Amino acid sequence: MANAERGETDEPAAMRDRRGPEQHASDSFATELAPMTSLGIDPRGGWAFLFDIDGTLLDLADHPDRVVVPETLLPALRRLKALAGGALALVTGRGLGSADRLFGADFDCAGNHGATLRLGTTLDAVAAADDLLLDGIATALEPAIAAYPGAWIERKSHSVAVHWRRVPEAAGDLARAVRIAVAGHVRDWRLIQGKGVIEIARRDATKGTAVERLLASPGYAGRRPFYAGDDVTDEDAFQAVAGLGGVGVLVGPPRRTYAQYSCPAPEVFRRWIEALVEDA
Ligand SMILES: O=P(O)(O)OC[C@H]1O[C@H](O[C@H]2O[C@H](CO)[C@@H](O)[C@H](O)[C@H]2O)[C@H](O)[C@@H](O)[C@@H]1O
Repeated sequence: MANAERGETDEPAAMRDRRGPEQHASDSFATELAPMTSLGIDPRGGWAFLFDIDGTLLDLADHPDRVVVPETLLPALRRLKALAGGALALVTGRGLGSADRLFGADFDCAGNHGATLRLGTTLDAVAAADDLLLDGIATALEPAIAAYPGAWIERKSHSVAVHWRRVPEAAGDLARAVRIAVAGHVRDWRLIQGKGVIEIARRDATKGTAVERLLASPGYAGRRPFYAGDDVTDEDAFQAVAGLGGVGVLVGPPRRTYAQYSCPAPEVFRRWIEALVEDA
């Protein structure tokens, strides 16, 4: 992925943050991924299906409210959920409300990069929110944002996201501003350089912890996780899934990843889901 898309670096931020790049030679990153088409999946075969939203189920758009949910996707997801005995969840950086506006509340959902989890109608606020700190950070970032018309702040319940997709030339300055704003809080908060966005998120909640929590939950426990994602935060999930004996699919251009399989684009991934449920 191009540096302009990711900010200052294309290094997966979740891992750089936690492990340090010098350790990469000895870990299990893959660069040669098997095509997803070589995966034989029986949706009734004891799988738990876990899907990232933006860049995986949905094509990216210039604003989170402008994404399009293709009309064939929801019925296919509902059918897949039924075939999998209900074990289908969305795992997203979006807040739960934002995910629900797109998909309805029909699906279990881990939101805010793992900080919140809703199973059925049961809301499990995994992590405590820190409104005071996040409001302060958002306020501190306002001057930097104002310098780049088109950049904007998304204040979520457990994170602050600075979006620069419409002003790629602002990525470096905004990343620096975010680093300064979060300095002094890095013990509990981490930076995520995602696609067109830099976020401040809790350290103790990741998509990896979300996967582990889901797979320990009723309806998921004992199943083999299948996870599809596209962005750096999905690497935590790929790693957790591999540790649980599951399968990870990287959607989008190949890169160093903990996933084992690749799929070129969300549109191809959606077609794969539709074919999976039709064949079943
Ligand atoms: O974990 P995900 O489901 O992939 O969510 C990650 C972020 O998604 C949203 O932002 C991203 O998608 C937008 C719509 O395509 C795009 O405009 C933006 O540039 C992307 O970063 C969402 O706004 C964030 O809160 C999520 O963390």
